[in-house]
Amino acid sequence: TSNSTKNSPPSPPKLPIIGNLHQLGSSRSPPHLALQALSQVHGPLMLLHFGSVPVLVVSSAEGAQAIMKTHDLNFCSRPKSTVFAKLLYNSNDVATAPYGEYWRQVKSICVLNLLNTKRVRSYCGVREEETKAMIKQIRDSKGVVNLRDMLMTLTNDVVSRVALGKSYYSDGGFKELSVDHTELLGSLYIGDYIPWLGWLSRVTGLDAKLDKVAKRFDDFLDVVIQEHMDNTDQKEEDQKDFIDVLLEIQKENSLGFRIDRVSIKGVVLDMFLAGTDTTATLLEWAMSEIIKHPSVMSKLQNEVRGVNKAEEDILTEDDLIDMPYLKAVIKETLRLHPPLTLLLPRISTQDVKINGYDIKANTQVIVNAWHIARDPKSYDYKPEEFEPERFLNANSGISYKGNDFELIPFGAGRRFCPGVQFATAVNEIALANLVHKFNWTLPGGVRGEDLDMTESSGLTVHKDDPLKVVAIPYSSV
Ligand code: HEM
Repeated sequence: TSNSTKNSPPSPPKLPIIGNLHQLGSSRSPPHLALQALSQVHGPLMLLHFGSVPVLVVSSAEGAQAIMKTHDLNFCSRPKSTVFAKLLYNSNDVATAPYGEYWRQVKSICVLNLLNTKRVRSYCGVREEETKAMIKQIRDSKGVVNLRDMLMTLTNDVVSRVALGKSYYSDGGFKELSVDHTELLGSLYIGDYIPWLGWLSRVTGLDAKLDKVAKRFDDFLDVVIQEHMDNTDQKEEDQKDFIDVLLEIQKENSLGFRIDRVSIKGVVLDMFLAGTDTTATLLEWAMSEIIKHPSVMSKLQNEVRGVNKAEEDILTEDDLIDMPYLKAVIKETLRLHPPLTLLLPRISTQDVKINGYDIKANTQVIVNAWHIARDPKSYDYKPEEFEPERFLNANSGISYKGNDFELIPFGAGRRFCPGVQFATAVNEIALANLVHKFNWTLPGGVRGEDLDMTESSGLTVHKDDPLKVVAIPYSSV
């Protein structure tokens, strides 16, 4: 079936039954690259079909603005997905809940109670301690370091302590569970696009895997919540973790609506899914780019090493306030390597006209944020190159807070990421200390400029090969 009209956006030719699914890339060419290539032929607004589902692909800053600002209300719901439903409490979380009263309530809890400026600041001690632990671990490991592993441990330990009260990452299989969960989130559930092929997910074992991982995570969260309920110790406001805050909201019914246990688990699960892999991936890309660009490395080291510290002391968050180059390096990494290259999918709720094209209700929308940030129309100066200076000069006015559509790694509009401050705080302290405490080389005498930057497929786009490095301790005093 097709719901194209004569006024629909341009579409590449499609095959019977699968539509354009075969054009979505391969392990060698992830979807954001395949969609970029298609949009260069068919334009910045194009209509694809994934099986029977119409999908609008947006590849320009103007198009993104039309979707996430001008018509945000029409496009701020999420499509139904069996994978999300199975893994995320039937989408009773924040990130995948359809637009409506439930989403408004849980999103407001995230924005106002869990991820507000004051609470994010209150976790400064956790970030500093975990960064210090990472630096020590790197210093203690002789030889080649798998930096991806170190960064995944850092972000999971931070989120785990903040959300659950203590670090579970390295305990009893939680790491494997978390990795399986994140990987499964990116799986293609063919029955969502070609309903009569739904049985394939049973035969391939995908259904069973989803159910098993969801159950294990649910059992784990039940235990942690019960421990919190059994613990009657009074905690100071700045000692509370997310489960403490959520249980308090539930008990006091203070927001004028009830949240139940499923909602608490859904919200907490989102913090792991949205806040660990994304941040670790961003940091791995940042380190890869600066190792590849020695001049950026030395400028950044000059800036952060302006603060003297004894070997055992790390740079604290107070030390980072006046570090414009550090912030420009992070912004440039978010530009070239947005961890969620295609953001999270949206769906239209009503028929609407965009740039003269008719977009029907129930059209899914993918915004290629990766492509937009490399588009010469967005950045006229060497858009494909890693040049943090652009954000100190010509493009200094551009921010990633959802108002400048040429840089939308955290999305925009009603669905904007509520974790941006949390992520920025982790990114800054981790990166500053990594370059402050060590000089970096690649193993086997490989030159920085030869580092392979091939991208992986998946919901979060990593460097395909984990970054392996040799860290040479540096002391500024
Ligand atoms: C570098 C790190 C991160 C990146 C690149 C990122 C990116 C994104 C993007 C692209 C979206 C979808 C926005 C849209 O649809 O317009 C999103 C949503 C979300 N993010 Fe983040 N995020 C990051 C870190 C975090 C952290 C640390 C947390 C929480 C601790 C978090 C929590 C969420 C939640 C709850 C949503 C769902 C919002 C909604 O649907 O209304 N994120 N994020």
